[in-house]
Amino acid sequence: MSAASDRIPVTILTGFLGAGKSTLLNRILKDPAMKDAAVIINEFGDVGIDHLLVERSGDAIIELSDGCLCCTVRGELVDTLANLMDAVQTGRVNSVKRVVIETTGLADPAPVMQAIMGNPIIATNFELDGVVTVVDAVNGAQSLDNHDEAVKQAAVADRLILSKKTMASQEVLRTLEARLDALNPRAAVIDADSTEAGQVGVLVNGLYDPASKIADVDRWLKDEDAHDAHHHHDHHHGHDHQDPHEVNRHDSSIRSFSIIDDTPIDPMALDMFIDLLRSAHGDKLLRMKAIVAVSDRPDRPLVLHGVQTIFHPPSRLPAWPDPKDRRTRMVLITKDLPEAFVKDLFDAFLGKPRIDTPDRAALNDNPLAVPGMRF
Ligand SMILES: Nc1nc2c(ncn2[C@@H]2O[C@H](COP(=O)(O)OP(=O)(O)OP(=O)(O)O)[C@@H](O)[C@H]2O)c(=O)[nH]1
Repeated sequence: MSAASDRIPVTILTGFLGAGKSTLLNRILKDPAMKDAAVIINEFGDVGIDHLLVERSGDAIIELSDGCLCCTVRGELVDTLANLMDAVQTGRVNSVKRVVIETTGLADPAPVMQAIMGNPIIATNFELDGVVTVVDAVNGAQSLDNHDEAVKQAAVADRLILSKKTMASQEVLRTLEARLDALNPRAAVIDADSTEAGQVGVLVNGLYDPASKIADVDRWLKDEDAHDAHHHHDHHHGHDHQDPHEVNRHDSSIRSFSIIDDTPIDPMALDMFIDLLRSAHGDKLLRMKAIVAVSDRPDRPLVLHGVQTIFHPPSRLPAWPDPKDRRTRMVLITKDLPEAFVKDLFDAFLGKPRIDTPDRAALNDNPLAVPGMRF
């Protein structure tokens, strides 16, 4: 198992058609800290012009063609990353400190994330650092209304970059911001015109600070306590005057929530919990990130990162980032998978079932039968 900090971080830059991905990438590429970055751009359609729009030239920009990254090109992405690793190891490329993948506007981000996590060779050398999604202030709401992919792109993001703000009315902007907050309360929302949006830091979402290699859980899990209030909110706030189903046709069933627990979990029970979540409910699991206290080595937390059925090989941190806080913390982004269901499931594997939920043995006998829940 290679330590999480040895792998090359990969950031996925996504956002709906015309949202401003290339414009943002061009700005970030001017940051001197991007010197050792490789950029992979997925083209879509007959005329590939995206690479012309990325102003920097050189070996480090790689294009994928003929299809959308999330479907046909997924194998090509794995090959490209493998070739990149080979080029680094054989000295054909000096060093690569970071990879940025710009997806097409129509891409479902999940398969792209899975391509990095799910292939054993790729996952040894690369780790998914995070997802940065550009949302267009003028057309964003319409994209969210009409395209599931746009909703997913926003829901799984670590950071949301709001572009074209000056072109949108205050009311449109406020409604969109409220909607993004309901859909993804943990993602920081950054103005595309800000200095911050144009710097490499905007691509850094991973567990490690690349400079210090010190784990920064608060950033990774997006400051749990500060956001606690959010997931008790009515998720349709801001739309009271309209039918919420009309407004949020796709996003109403997407939830972001956290599980926090003091008790270290038995590693076998954790395995079973994750296996059950993946196998029975993977299609509803848009993203999961966690730092877990495990009973065999409570001093060395386990890091989990998964998308649907695919998880990164788990890695152990050398120590807790904050020795005073050894709580298990998980963040889940789900679609049609309620918070209470996942919490009860985790409690069952922790060995503290509640009266109205089955215990671990019963779950192992019949993992799909959870009283009170139908899927
Ligand atoms: N005013 C304004 N225009 C922007 C901003 N970001 C992008 N644009 C414009 O929006 C258009 C699309 O920007 P791109 O960067 O090509 O968008 P993209 O997401 O890469 O587009 P696709 O690759 O086609 O999906 C261009 O005309 C940009 O100049 C912004 O923050 N403000």
